[in-house]
Amino acid sequence: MKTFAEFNLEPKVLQAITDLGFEESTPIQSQAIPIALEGKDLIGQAQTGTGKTAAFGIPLINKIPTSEDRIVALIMTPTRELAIQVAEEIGKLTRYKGLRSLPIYGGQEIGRQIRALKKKPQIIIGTPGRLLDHINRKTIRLEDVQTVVLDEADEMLDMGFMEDIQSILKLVPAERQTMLFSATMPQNIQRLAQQFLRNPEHVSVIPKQVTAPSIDQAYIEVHERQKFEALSRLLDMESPDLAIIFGRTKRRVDELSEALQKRGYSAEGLHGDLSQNQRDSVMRKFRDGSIDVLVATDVAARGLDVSGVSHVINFDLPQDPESYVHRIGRTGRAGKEGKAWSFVTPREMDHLHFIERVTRQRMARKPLPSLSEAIEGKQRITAERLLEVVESDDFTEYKAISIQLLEEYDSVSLLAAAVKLLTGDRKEVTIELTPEEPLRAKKRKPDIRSTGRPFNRSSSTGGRSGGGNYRRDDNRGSSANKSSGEKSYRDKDRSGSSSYSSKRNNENRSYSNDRRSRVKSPDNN
Ligand SMILES: Nc1ncnc2c1ncn2[C@@H]1O[C@H](COP(=O)(O)OP(=O)(O)OP(=O)(O)O)[C@@H](O)[C@H]1O
Ligand SMILES: [Mg+2]
Repeated sequence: MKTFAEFNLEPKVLQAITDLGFEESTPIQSQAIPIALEGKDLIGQAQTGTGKTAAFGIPLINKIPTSEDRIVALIMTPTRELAIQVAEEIGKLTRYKGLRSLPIYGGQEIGRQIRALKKKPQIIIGTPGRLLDHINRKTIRLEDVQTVVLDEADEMLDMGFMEDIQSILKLVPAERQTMLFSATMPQNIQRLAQQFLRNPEHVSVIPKQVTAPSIDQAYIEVHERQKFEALSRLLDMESPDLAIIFGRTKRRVDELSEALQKRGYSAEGLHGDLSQNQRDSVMRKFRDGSIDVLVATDVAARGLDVSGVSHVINFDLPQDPESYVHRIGRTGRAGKEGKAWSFVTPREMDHLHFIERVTRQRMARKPLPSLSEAIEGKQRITAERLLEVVESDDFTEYKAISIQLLEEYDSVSLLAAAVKLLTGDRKEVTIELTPEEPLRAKKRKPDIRSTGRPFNRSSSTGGRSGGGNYRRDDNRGSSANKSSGEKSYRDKDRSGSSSYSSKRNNENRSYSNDRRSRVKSPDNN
């Protein structure tokens, strides 16, 4: 893989990359950056967690002169969370160059954004709806824009942003560079590309294996009513650094995060019904480690990049293999290791095998963690905390009392009592969750090899409408309301996967895109 020094970047940009700790470029970066630096239009396709943001961010930043005081670059993302995240990464990359970038998304007070726009940012990262709002108010002008990026383009189209994106792109001067990143290349993306990109180069890094090899995947067969106990034990046994737990519905997420809190875990929920402030605050807490369990619907499965997520737990199996790949892709990012656990009710075993077939990856069957494994796990953590204090050598004022205690009791008893106290008992509160209906396997044979694509979209749609028990948690209902700019995020599936140790494979997947029918269907909440 290429080092970043080989790209002939400005020293200030290179320095920022070094500060971020990037040593080598990822495959999508080493292919896309040289093309983008030449100013060519680009279509990029690569798996989750492989650095697509920097792939467009670096060349974009490199070409903007510091003296610039107009909006010259526009990045569109499907969700607010992604706008914020991309803005943060862009912010880090411009640290030395000192460019100004600004996220613009629905849900945030518009006055505040207008004030921030007066500081003359050169780079805007926004969701299409709110961007249009500003364009109509003339608080954002696009006539000087030279670079446009569409991040997660397929997702934006799935969310019903096509018209918004078209209206926006028509306002940008034709003389510009356009980069489009998408996990899949359905026909509507190809049409969009034909309409708005000029002789684009295709860069695609799609591995044979859809899920990342750095993710250790396992499942536990468990009855619906035992799930919470299983989760509690699993969390104790594994003691994740940071964990994301996926639930099927908003209600599930609410109940689950509350139940976890009652048991003494530091957990919070994230789903599309929360206010923007709540969502921001949950994400902030999860990023800075003040909570270590994020319970979420599929909204968190898309693009979000939180370092240190060691575990993904599917409390409920996802409907689609694509969702599965995206959910577990929140761990094992940037070449790191991660663990993915899935709970499967006996009636869902077929569905699990279906996911295994599509992802071409077996999950290891694991027994329900025993109480003693859970206790051991917790004790191990206490012991680690204890040893950290011992090594810090910062407990002189506790020595006198310790010596005094040791005159009366033996050291093992004293230490055991201290460990017990520190470990604390899980609060024995009774937890009752509203049961979710089991998912049913669909009658279809995904044949990845023959179609050359990992997921069989058309049958996935057909199967879904058949499954009357299928409930989805998202904001699709609101996506019909185009002018609001409040499409927020959606839990949607998509193919792709993780880790950049995977081999390159330049096949260009293009599949029929009947996802649209799902998007519009009102049955999903
Ligand atoms: N060359 C690199 N070396 C090491 N880490 C990197 C490199 N490039 C990016 N990263 C880090 O990898 C992580 C994933 O990057 P990013 O969020 O851009 O992935 P993505 O391809 O957009 O994933 P998704 O499909 O989930 O949106 C980020 O934390 C990023 O800082
Ligand atoms: Mg991304």
